[in-house]
This record gives sequence, C-alpha cells and structure tokens, in this order.
Amino acid sequence: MLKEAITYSIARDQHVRLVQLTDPHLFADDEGHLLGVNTANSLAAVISTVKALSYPADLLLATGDISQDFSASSYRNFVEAIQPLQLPCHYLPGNHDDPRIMHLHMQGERIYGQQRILIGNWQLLLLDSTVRGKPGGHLADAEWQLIRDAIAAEPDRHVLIVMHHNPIKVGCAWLDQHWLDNGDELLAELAQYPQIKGVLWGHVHQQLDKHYPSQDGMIKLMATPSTCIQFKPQSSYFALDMVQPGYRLLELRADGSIITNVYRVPGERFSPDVQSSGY
Ligand SMILES: Nc1ncnc2c1ncn2[C@@H]1O[C@@H]2COP(=O)(O)O[C@H]2[C@H]1O
Ligand SMILES: [Fe+2]
Repeated sequence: MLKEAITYSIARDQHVRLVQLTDPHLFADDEGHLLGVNTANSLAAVISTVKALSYPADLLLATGDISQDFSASSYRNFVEAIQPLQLPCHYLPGNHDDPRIMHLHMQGERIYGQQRILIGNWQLLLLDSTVRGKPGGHLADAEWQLIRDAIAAEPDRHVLIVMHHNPIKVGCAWLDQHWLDNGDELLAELAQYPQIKGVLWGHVHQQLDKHYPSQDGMIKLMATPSTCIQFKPQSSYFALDMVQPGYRLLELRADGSIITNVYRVPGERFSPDVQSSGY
C-alpha cells in the first residue's frame, strides 16, 4: 500500500525551491576529519554559504552519508548544524548510514524521513537505494513499486526522484563499481513516464548535469558535490579533487522544467590530503 505523503501548502502554479546537501560524513566528535577535512567545519561553511544567498527555499533535502562513524551523535550534530537554515528537512540513507540509528536520532521539529512529498505541482520521491553492508546501491522491488504507485496516485504532478546512489556511471572506474547496479533498468523504466522530470543523487562527491531521453522530452540527471571531500572526475583510480565543498539549489517550475545550479564555498579553505588512497 502506498504510504501517506507529506503535503506542503504551496499553490499548483507556484515554483518549488529546494536546497540539497549531501554526504556530510559527520562524526560524533566535532574534530573528526575525513582525509584531512574537518567535516563539521566544511558542513558549517556550506551552510553559511547557503544562508548568505538568501535563497527563498521551501525545503532541504539531505541525500545520505550523513554519518561517517554510525554514531547517534553524528546524526544529532547534523540536525543541530542545519538549524540556521530554518527549513524543513527530508532525509534518506546513504551507504555510510545506519538506517536504524539515523531514524532514531534524526529527530527534531520539521525533520522527516518521509518518502513522498507533495508540493506545488510536484511529487518528490525519496528512495532508499542502499544495500546493507555494501558501498554500492540497488533499487529493491518495494522502491520500484513506490514509483509506480505514486505516479498512479498523482498522475497530474511532475516527479523528481531523489536517492543516494548514481543510476549512471560517472567515469571514475573505482567509484563506478559502487553505482546503482540496476540504474540502466531504472532509467529505462522512468523514461516511460511523462511525469518524471529529474533524478537527483549524491554519493559521487562531484557535480554532474546530464540528460536522459524520455518519451516526453528529457529527464534531468543531477549529481551534487559533497559538503566535505570531493572526488576527482574522470579518474580511473581513487583521487581527490581540490575544488571546495558544495551544494545544489533547484527551482522546480510549475511547467515541469528544472532550473538548477551547484555552488561551492568561496576561497580555498578546505584542502584534503591528496596523497590518500581511500577510506
Ligand atoms: N580506494 C577506494 N577504492 C574503492 N572504493 C573506495 C575507496 N576508498 C573509498 N571507497 C568507498 O567508495 C565509496 C564512495 O563514496 P562513499 O562516500 O560512499 O564512500 C566510499 C567508500 O565506501
Ligand atoms: Fe559519501
């Protein structure tokens, strides 16, 4: 049975504005570092950058790898860190999250794990692409069913699919072994629905903007930089990039088009250990 959606009271002719934060990899300890970057500090810097833009967002999407150490405190730290944005937050799990600990400790006013959001002329579907104990992703039958049922229930709304893993390979062989292993099948099915307008994910710690042809035009494919370390695009072996932590803003237009941009923390404050060979 289709789970109830959370509904926002935004008129159908209004645009919907989203902030996406992904892969913060937080620790219980505020001094926790991932390959030379203090992940609490880099998340705080990203949040200051978002705030400085005064973007009139309706909600925040947190697309997984919230934690690096599976600790309860890392999730509480995330809830605390996003407070300055004063936005409702919808989260989904990444391969570095423990879903049980995450649900227990991602608590607070307007913090939701809900899978389905109705807002303006849109339906947002937050999927769980994780496989327990594995870095790579797989979309399970229940998630496919959610997509079909949600579209059948709200056929007049445009749909944005949101998940942690990449349904296409990004061109980094070491990382692409951990992609969504049924991504090809997923995109082929999504292309059959005129409602589907975009697919948004994290996981790859780099920006990517592409299109996938569908019956009704194009599906926008969007990957977003992590709020901490960045992976070097098009590198066959593990390599970090010196570009700064970032985030994505999206404007979902009432007509089904998506205007989006990635932004990064200004300056050169965060420099990861480029000698590292993984984590
Ligand atoms: N050198 C490496 N080779 C393959 N996988 C790695 C390496 N280093 C890290 N990983 C895994 O690949 C994942 C990609 O992004 P994640 O943040 O999910 O976390 C990473 C690790 O789980
Ligand atoms: Fe990650």
